[in-house]
Amino acid sequence: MSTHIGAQPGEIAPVVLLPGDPLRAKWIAETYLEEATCYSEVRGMLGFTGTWQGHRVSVQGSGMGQPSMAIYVNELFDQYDVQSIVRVGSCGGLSEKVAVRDVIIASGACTDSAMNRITFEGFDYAPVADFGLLRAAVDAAATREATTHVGLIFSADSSFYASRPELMMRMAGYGVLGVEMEASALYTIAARWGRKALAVCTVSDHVVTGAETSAYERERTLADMVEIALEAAFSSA
Ligand SMILES: O=P(O)(O)O[C@H]1O[C@H](CO)[C@@H](O)[C@H]1O
Ligand SMILES: O=c1cc[nH]c(=O)[nH]1
Repeated sequence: MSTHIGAQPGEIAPVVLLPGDPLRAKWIAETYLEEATCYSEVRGMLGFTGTWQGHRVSVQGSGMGQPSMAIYVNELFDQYDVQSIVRVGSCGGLSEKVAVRDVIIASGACTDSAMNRITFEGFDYAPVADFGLLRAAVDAAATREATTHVGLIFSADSSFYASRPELMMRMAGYGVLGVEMEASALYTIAARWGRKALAVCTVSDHVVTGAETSAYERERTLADMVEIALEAAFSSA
């Protein structure tokens, strides 16, 4: 097992879905995977492996924020040889073009986090999705009823209870569709390891309109996002 994941070598599949919420990981495993087994309960950050349409796949909770997510993703790449990670997260709507329950496929992710600045000693790195996964997700979304957008998101350390919401609105003015807390560092870490990553997010609330979903809905009713992620992960392989 690694420091934060209680799986033995070989227990985690090469393709991993990565929700922030460990209970969403459980719901995904129970809803989509056959013969799912729980390989880790360390810190309650649940991880499962099973099969989807005959493909071996794992689902791992990552917690909230880039430092938490980075711990799980580094261990997945380094110690379990994971090849592709698709984040399946909730996000806030920033742009007036998006509404609650819409799906955003993140082509790239801006951030206010210091993680990339520390890595690049102040230079700005541009974290982008794996193009094959991105294209496959766009194709998968085209067959579904959910309204889907492709574009930039903002991975914020200061998203909740932000003291300067006008900065988020400035982001929206520059084409940023939504705000969450993990994709930017996920894309950067995947690039560092030469692996594939994509973030597919469902708009769970809207920062401007105030529309929102319940915690129960965020945990259990994000089916379009999960199905797009699964189809993308295995059609781009
Ligand atoms: O729903 P998840 O995947 O946790 O993602 C979003 O929700 C959390 C904040 O409520 C942050 O982790 C944010 O990125
Ligand atoms: O990080 C997040 C996630 C959902 N909604 C937000 O406003 N921010």
